[in-house]
Amino acid sequence: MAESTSPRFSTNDVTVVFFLGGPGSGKGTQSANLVKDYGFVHLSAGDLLRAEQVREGSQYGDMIKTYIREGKIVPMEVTVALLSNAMADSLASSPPPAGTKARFLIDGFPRKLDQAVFFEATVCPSEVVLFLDCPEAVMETRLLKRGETSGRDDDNAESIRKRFRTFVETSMPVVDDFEKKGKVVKVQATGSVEEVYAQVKTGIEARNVHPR
Ligand SMILES: Nc1ncnc2c1ncn2[C@@H]1O[C@H](COP(=O)(O)OP(=O)(O)O)[C@@H](O)[C@H]1O
Ligand SMILES: O=c1ccn([C@@H]2O[C@H](COP(=O)(O)OP(=O)(O)O)[C@@H](O)[C@H]2O)c(=O)[nH]1
Repeated sequence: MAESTSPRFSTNDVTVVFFLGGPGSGKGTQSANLVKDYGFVHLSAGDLLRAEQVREGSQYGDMIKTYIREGKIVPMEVTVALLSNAMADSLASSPPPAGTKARFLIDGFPRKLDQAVFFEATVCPSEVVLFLDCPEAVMETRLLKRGETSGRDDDNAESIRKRFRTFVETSMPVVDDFEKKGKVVKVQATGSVEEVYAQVKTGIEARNVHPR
């Protein structure tokens, strides 16, 4: 049998929570609350990709731009390397309080089964998967509104349609797989920001993640 590599970070030192949900379901918004109350370090895969896209000297800029506009999933090696390095940077520059584990909220990732398997094998297994459940009509309204000010290439009707398709076909199977493993905390995302957050808190505290 091939020798398996061990993950870069141990679950003895680090707690990883994946934050999933369709485009516009409210992951970024709720992440800010979770950072404030639970001491999470927030890593948005999409933000990291957008930063890499415009980074001087990046060999991936054009490729990332095309994938994002088309609502497709960027090849996982790129995204996983960005996440893994961001975790290492955070641990080096702002380590968690003595005797506590660092908490990472990984927002918008994994969006494809192979990414989930690769990340958990090489970077760190996840503890909990938080899932915002939201109907497309609600997400579409939110994204079109966000598009008025976000400056994002993909907050337009055509890209939104493509992102929804990718979410249903490629990303929901990841949620379903984690669900089978009993890792998913599912929250209805249609209420107000405060209502959704109240449910998020209840859900993660039931999984033993408490304020810090
Ligand atoms: N519960 C909510 N009710 C109404 N609008 C919301 C809610 N949560 C987020 N929004 C808005 O919807 C848009 C998408 O939310 P965001 O957090 O950026 O989603 P995601 O990170 O999942 O794409 C943003 O403009 C945000 O202000
Ligand atoms: O692991 C990831 C996360 C994001 N993306 C790309 O980044 C886009 C925007 O993702 P983000 O999470 O920022 O936004 P959301 O669609 O959830 O609003 C996606 O449509 C994908 O093209 C990707 O390729 N891999």
